[in-house]
Parts: sequence; structure tokens; C-alpha cells
Amino acid sequence: MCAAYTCRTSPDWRGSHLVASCHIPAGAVLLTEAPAATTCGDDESESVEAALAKALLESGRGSDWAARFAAPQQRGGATEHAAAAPPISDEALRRLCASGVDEVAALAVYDAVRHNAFGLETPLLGVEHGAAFYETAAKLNHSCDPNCLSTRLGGNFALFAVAAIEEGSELFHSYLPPRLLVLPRRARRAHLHFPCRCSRCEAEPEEPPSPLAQLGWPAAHAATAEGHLVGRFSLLCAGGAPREVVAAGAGLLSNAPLVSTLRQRPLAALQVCLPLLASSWQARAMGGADAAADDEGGWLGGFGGGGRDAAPPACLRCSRCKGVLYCSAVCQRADWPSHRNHCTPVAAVSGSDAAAAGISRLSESEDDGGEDDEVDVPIRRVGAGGGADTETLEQSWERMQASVASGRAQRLDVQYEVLQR
Ligand SMILES: C[S@@+](CC[C@H](N)C(=O)[O-])C[C@H]1O[C@@H](n2cnc3c(N)ncnc32)[C@H](O)[C@@H]1O
Repeated sequence: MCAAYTCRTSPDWRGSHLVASCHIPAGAVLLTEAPAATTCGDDESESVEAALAKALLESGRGSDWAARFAAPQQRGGATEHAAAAPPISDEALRRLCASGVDEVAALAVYDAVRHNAFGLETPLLGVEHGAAFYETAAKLNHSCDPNCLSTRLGGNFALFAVAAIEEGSELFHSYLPPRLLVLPRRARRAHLHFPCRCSRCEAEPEEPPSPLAQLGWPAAHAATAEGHLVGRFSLLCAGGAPREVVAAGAGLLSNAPLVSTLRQRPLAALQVCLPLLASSWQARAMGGADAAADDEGGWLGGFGGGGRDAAPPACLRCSRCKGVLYCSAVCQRADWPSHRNHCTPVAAVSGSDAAAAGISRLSESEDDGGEDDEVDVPIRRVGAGGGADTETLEQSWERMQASVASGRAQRLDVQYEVLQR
């Protein structure tokens, strides 16, 4: 497979950067990269940067290698990690050189780390537990309106396109976490530690417009009703029981405006479909073929050792769309002025049938034939039952339904990976 990007260098602030070498459809996986070095720090080093520099020096990297990453410093910039990384102290430098490394190499490698390394965070808690150096990803510039999303998966770097990208356009990811991207320009600047020259910052007024929605970014994302629904569903997936996830996912996929938005946004669609598939597997395998349709059976109490008779979770569901869960009637009433705008009544079908119908609808091609709009993304299913299968979302759903119907569904710890299209 040849890379969908090339590395270019320009004399302005862009320096070394990555550019699309062909038309890239939204949702494509552009880069997966193992770190040149990674560390969770060590007792001797005074910082993760020093520990990372030590690991790189020990792997034979020296001044020549570091020179490839010197540009940002010469332009007086700093990266996401450099924001917290001071120049090296005399003591840390002495330790780096203790094993015979020459001082010039140690300083050069430390500087490359300081300006280009990535912090590693736990996904849910956001706790930083180490740092890594990725030679290709280090070339990616930042944008407050990124066309790519990057993530660290088990210490590896992965980059996805979040929009269709034209050949010749630069690939940008965000050095800031998404929650900070909804802030106005001045507030974002405080977190970047270099004057951002991205197109959004260049166009945006210094003073914040009052309501968030006026920011106009990101289109159909957090500040919009659809983004809000998907966000709430993700929250439920993090803590909810499989039955709740299936019911809420089915509700989302019966919401026509949302489905139409998801069809344009493969990553958002995956945010709904992947946990929904995994939860359906779990729910069905625990409860048998009819259980997922049985709303009140209590059979999912078996999760976490609660047993078949365990009480169902104390949640209220919107009786009209059946898709949104509330912790209390007070919360439900408070949300109604907003929820009423998106609340679509569901037909009398089981949660999993509704979800299946929704996934199928997501998978259909648009009449205008836009290949970029297709959401039937290939995935790899990795399960306890052994092996890994490659299929599409819709195929996975159909196979799961058939397997459950025949009583063969036993696996409980299914995971899905998104594959390159
Ligand atoms: C990890 S490097 C990115 C690759 C860099 N272009 C190079 O030449 O090596 C990060 C540095 O690029 C520059 N940079 C990245 N995004 C920028 C942006 N949106 N505005 C201004 N400078 C940026 C800053 O100097 C930052 O410290």
C-alpha cells in the first residue's frame, strides 16, 4: 500500500509538513506508526522528556537524526509537548552523558524531543503516563479546524481523515484535545504556546462571539443538536449496560435527521455503530435470541455478577423515541425543550431490529453516488472465539443476527478495529 501523503518543506511557518498525494475520502486511515521510542519515565530521569531522549540515544539516534527535527525550534515555535518541557537542566544533561554519549548529541536529541514528542494519555481519564516519539507524525502541523484526527492506540500513532481531503492539501491534526477546540481563539492560544497560523485562527476575530453555536465550528459537531446526541450516546457507552446501549443506539438510528448527518460523517457513524455492535453481541450472547427485544427481563443483571434477578438500572427512557435515557424525571423535564426538536417516535420494533435497520440505512449509497459519503466502513472483528474477521459494518450485523438466531452466539468480549478503505 503506498502512502496517501508526501512530506514537503516550505520556508514559512509550515516547515516540514504532510500533504495529501491523492484524493482522500473521509474516514480513511492515513497513517499508523510505531514510536521510534517510548517511555513512561524512569526513576533516574528528571522528566519524561529526559527519559525519552535517553531511550532515543540508547537506540543509536544522535545529532544527524535530531537535525531532521530541528526546524520548529529555529522558528521559535513549540509543540504540544514542548509547552510543558523546559530546556534541559545541567543535572539532566550530565545524566544523559553519563553513559558516554557526547554532549552535542544529547542536547540535539533532547531538543528534538522537546519540540516534537507526544504525550501518552489514558483515553478515559486523560492521565498522562509517558511520552513517545513518532518520526512521521512529528511532521504534522496543528490546525484548530483539523481535517484529520489523531489518536495514540497502545502507544502507536493513528491518523484518520475526518473530512474528504483534496490532493495537494496539507494534513492537519489538532495538538489540542477536542474539548478545547470549541473555545474562542484567545482561549485556545493560551493552550498552544505558539501563535497559531491555521486558517481558522487567521479568519476568526480575536474576541469571542457570544453563543458557542456562532463559532460555526465544527460544523454539525458538539455545538449542534446532532453532535450533542452522539456525545450523549458515547457517554452512555462508557458507563451503561449493554441493554441500555442497544436501546439508546436504536433510538439514535431511528432519528432521520441524525442518520442523514451520520451518513456524511463516517467517524461519527462509527462512534454510534461500533459500541452498538459490541453491546448487541454482549446482550444477545448473555440473554439468548429473544432477550434483546425483552425490555424488562432483568437478564442483563448477569453482567458484573449481579445475577439474572438483579434489578434493572434505575433510568428513565423517553417514552416517545425510546432512545434517550435520563437519570431522573427532573432531568428529563429539563431536557425536553431541547430534546423535543429531535425526538422521533419509534415504530414498534425491538431495539436490535431498529438498530439493524439504522445500520443498513447508514450503509446504503447516496443516489448522487458520492463515494465519500458511504459509511459502510470495513472493520476487523477480534473476538474471544478466536481469529479475526474482516467485514463491513452491515455484514457484521447480519452475521451476528444469524449467529444469535441459531444459538451459536457465545462470545462476550468482541472488539472492532476500523480498517483502511
Ligand atoms: C511537531 S512540529 C510540526 C512539524 C514542523 N512543521 C516541522 O517543520 O518540523 C510543531 C511545530 O510546527 C509549528 N506549527 C505547527 N502548527 C502550527 C500552526 N498552526 N501555526 C504556527 N506554527 C505551527 C510550530 O513551530 C510547532 O512548534
